[in-house]
This record gives sequence, structure tokens and C-alpha cells, in this order.
Amino acid sequence: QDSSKPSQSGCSLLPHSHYWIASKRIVTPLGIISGAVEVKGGHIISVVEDKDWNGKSKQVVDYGNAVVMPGLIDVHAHLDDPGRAEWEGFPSGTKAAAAGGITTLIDMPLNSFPSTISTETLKLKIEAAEKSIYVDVGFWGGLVPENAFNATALEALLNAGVLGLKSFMCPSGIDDFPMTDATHIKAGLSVLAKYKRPLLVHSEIQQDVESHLQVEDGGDDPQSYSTYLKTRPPSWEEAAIRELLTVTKDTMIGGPVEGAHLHVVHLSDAISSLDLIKEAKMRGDSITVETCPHYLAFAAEEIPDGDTRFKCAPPIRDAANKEKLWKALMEGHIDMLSSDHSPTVPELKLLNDGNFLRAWGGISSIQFVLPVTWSYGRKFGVTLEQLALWWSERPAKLARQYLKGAIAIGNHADIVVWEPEVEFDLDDDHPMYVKNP
Ligand SMILES: NC(=O)N[C@H]1NC(=O)NC1=O
Ligand SMILES: [Zn+2]
Ligand SMILES: [Zn+2]
Repeated sequence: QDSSKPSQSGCSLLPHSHYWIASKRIVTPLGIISGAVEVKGGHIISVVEDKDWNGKSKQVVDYGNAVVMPGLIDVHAHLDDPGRAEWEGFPSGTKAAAAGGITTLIDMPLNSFPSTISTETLKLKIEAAEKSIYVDVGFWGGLVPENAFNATALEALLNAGVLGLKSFMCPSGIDDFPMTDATHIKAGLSVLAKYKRPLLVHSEIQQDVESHLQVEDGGDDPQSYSTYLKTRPPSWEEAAIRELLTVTKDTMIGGPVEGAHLHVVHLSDAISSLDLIKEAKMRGDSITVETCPHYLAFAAEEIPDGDTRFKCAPPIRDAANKEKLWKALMEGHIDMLSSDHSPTVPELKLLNDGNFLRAWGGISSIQFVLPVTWSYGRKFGVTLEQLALWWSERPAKLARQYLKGAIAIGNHADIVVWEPEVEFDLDDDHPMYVKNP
């Protein structure tokens, strides 16, 4: 809760409280510099260019040409402890995050049991996390029908430390995390306004798709990805965002819930849904949107039949949509990226059966979001500065972590060092941190 204090966990590589990290490529908000970052007591105390630095200090780690960047902040990950630790837990999930360059992870309120929707359940989450975490962890609380009209309960949850709230506009797949409608969302935003905190929304509203699907009479094959794709068309996202925008106009400066903010999670539809968000931004609503590496790397046409590892909601759409997502990201219409890391046990992915309609929806990828964004973004001319913006600076603002997200004086020394030119194959030999190998 107190972001003025750096994390207490020491770094095993550097048993010094005062040291310099040197590199020819340090990504700062003012551009890429060759120089050093001075760290003391877990904070960045200076950032110096070569010409202003003699480098004679004893505690220098010189990373040469490797890139030194702010650590990634993943604002959307499901670590499923307590209750479903066999799906994913704090030790495995945060180790994978650290291995992937993520230094702060904000945990979603659902997939664990119970869901994080009250002060009591937040306490259980914190107890589970305290066992062992390898990166900084924060929590979103759930906005559900049970607490939406109870301002006292929501305020208690925010006072207890959740960084904002999250809700679903369609069934979440988790029984104790029911969906909300616009009236719940409106009520939630009025509490969030007071705390200047965001509401994150899974923006899909179920539309009638029965008419297109003929699984029962053998017309549509449940092992075929296109069958699944048809069940969640872009109109679901569009309907949800249209509904949300009836309440987001109140977030504008001078509006009744000024201070509250709406964040659309994991946008997949890069056409009508994105146009609606653009319009809302133009009129001054306080709204942001994220997408995820799986929507930027994969395309429906390439998903093999029966390979339910690719099942997520909203679904991965066609290659033309993927190109449009990249374009929107490059042009600044999509604000940030997140993993939406949502693993389960292999049995629930129904890997043998390959039934897309019955398998758990969720992509497990937290360890690879940085290389995936970089590798697939090369074609579009992605820069290191953009990576820092999408993965660190903007997520830090969303989570109101003002001392994180940039290599700047006074900030936490949350840093990732990596080599953009090194290639690796993600095969069975690659070291991976997973709960269920
Ligand atoms: N409950 C849960 O994690 N749902 C996530 N999985 C997915 O594919 N999309 C989601 O919102
Ligand atoms: Zn979601
Ligand atoms: Zn999610």
C-alpha cells in the first residue's frame, strides 16, 4: 500500500546497498543513454551519462551493450492461491514473472477461491502471497453484485489496500465471481472516484449466437478453432464497450465521478470496439485500454484444430485483426499491454479431447511477454522506448504506482536487463517456471 517504501526483499546477486548498473543502452523517459544508474537502498538516486561518470566506483555491474529498462509491470495476472494453487501459485507465478522481466505484478481477484471481494478475502490473498514471492505484488479487488451497492464494503476493501476494482460483463467462468451490469458499474465508479482508483472491466456481453452454431446436429466441430471463434464474435466486445461508455462520460473533468477511471482489459476486436474507445477518449472520458501478447502474436487461421492452449476470451481473431491491433498500438490508441496470464491444470484444458467449447479459457504466458512483444513487434518497428511505455510507464500510472515504471531519480530500482539481439527457441528444453510442467 505504501509505495514510498522500496521492497524489502534483497537481491541475491548484489549484496550491496549502494551500487551502479552500467550499460550502453539505458532506457529512460528522456531517451536511451549510455551511462549508469546509481542505486542506493533500493531506490534510484542518480542516472548519469558516460561523460559525467568516471566509473571508478567499486560496486559496478557493467552490462555492456545489454538493454537496461524499467522492470515490466503486469497489471493483469491470475495467481490462483488460495483455493486453486494447483492451477498457479505465488511462488511459481512470480518466479516466471521475474524470469520474464516483470518486477511488479497485480493479481486479479478471481480464479483463486474465495475471490478477492472483501477485506476478509483480501487477507487470505495476502497470507497466501506472503509465503514466497519473487517480485512486488499488488491486488485488484472484485466488483460483484454482492458488494456493488455497498459503498461501506467497497471503501473497506480499498482502505485495506486493493489498488482498484475489476468486474466482468459476462459470466467469468468462476462461480463466486458473478457478472455486473451498468448499474453495478456506475455504483462502483462513484466509490472509486473518491479514491481516484480505476475500474478494470472484462468487456464482453453475451449476445445470441445460438443461431450460428450447429454443434448439436453435427454441423460445427467443437475441435475446430473456428467453431469457438464463432461463439464469441466482436459484437460481444462492442456491445460491452457501448454499454460502458454510457457511464464513462461521468468520469470526465467536472463530471459526477471525476477521479474514477475505466480500463478496458484485453481488447481483441481492433475495429468497432476500438473506434468506440477512441471516441470516448476524444470527448474526454477517463478511459484506457490494454491488449495482450497472445492477440499480437497469434492469428485464428494458424490455430491447429484441438489445440485448446490457444483458447481465451475474448478470442484470438484473424490475421487482419492482429495487424490492426499492432497499428492501433503503434499509433497510440491502445495504451498498454498485460499478460492476462490465466493458467489452469492440463486436465481442464482438455488437451486430449481438444474440445474448444468445453476447455478452460485462459492463456499461460507470463514468462514470455517481453520476448513475444519484441519479436512480433519488430516487423512494425517497435522501439525500446515503446516497450517501456506499454509495459512499465503506463501500467504504473494505471495502478497508481508513482515510484515505479521508469528509470528516474527517486523511483524504486525495479530494473530488467536483457539482450534484444539474442534468439532462443521456446521448446521443451527451455527453462520454464510452471506450476504444472
Ligand atoms: N477467469 C479468467 O481467468 N478468465 C480469463 N480467461 C480468459 O481467457 N479470459 C479471461 O477473462
Ligand atoms: Zn477477462
Ligand atoms: Zn484475466
